[in-house]
Amino acid sequence: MTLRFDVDAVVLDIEGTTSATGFVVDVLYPYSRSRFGALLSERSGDPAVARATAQVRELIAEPDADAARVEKALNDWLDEDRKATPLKTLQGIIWSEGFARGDLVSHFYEDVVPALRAWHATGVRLHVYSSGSVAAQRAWFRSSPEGDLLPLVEGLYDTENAGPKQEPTSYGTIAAALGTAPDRLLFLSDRPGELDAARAAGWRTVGVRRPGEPYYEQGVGDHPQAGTFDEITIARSTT
Ligand SMILES: CSCCC(=O)C(=O)COP(=O)(O)O
Ligand SMILES: [Mg+2]
Repeated sequence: MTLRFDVDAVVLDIEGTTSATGFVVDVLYPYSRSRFGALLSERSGDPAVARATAQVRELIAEPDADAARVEKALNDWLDEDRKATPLKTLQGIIWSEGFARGDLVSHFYEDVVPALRAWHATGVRLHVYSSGSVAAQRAWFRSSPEGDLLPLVEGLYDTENAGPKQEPTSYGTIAAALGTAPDRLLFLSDRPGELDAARAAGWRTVGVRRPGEPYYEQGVGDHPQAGTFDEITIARSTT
């Protein structure tokens, strides 16, 4: 079945939607886990590292936590797959350097890049809203197996600049930043809680259900659903 939408912009979740959760967990998570220690001890003066470290101490309610304790908290969150903002900030620093060095190449499901190119060609604006930090998102799109996809994407939003993904206010923040009416925005995600929040903010939604992804069995509730991006047609009326 084809889903048809007349919208001005599409906002994309990454993990589970454009890209495989398995790739993130099996490739990116170990890459960051093995580098947290060096980042925390050797670059504690870097303002972004210092700020994220302070946020970790606040979240674990241990203001005096040393680098080893902070590293343990990060690794515990990785084990739980808890998408805490400072974890994502520090991962973003490590991953973006890994992508720039050529250690990492991102992953996109095969239906995604052709669809993004086709939607972009119709004049629909593409944005990303992911728990992965903006730095990570930028590197992810820049270092795809099909080359630099960043020119397709206009705006990047994360839990730092927009807020938690399961809160309707975050979607209000993004709509205001884009200067677009909520009902002209379409959010694609694999997580029902995120889709519910976007819909509560007045957005259009599609739940993307891909076999093998963590939310596949649970489903996406009563949101329109697609198995691939091929099943979604985006048009943009100019009137
Ligand atoms: C390039 S972002 C890497 C994936 C990641 O760390 C993440 O948390 C993605 O979560 P999403 O909100 O895109 O499901
Ligand atoms: Mg997701």
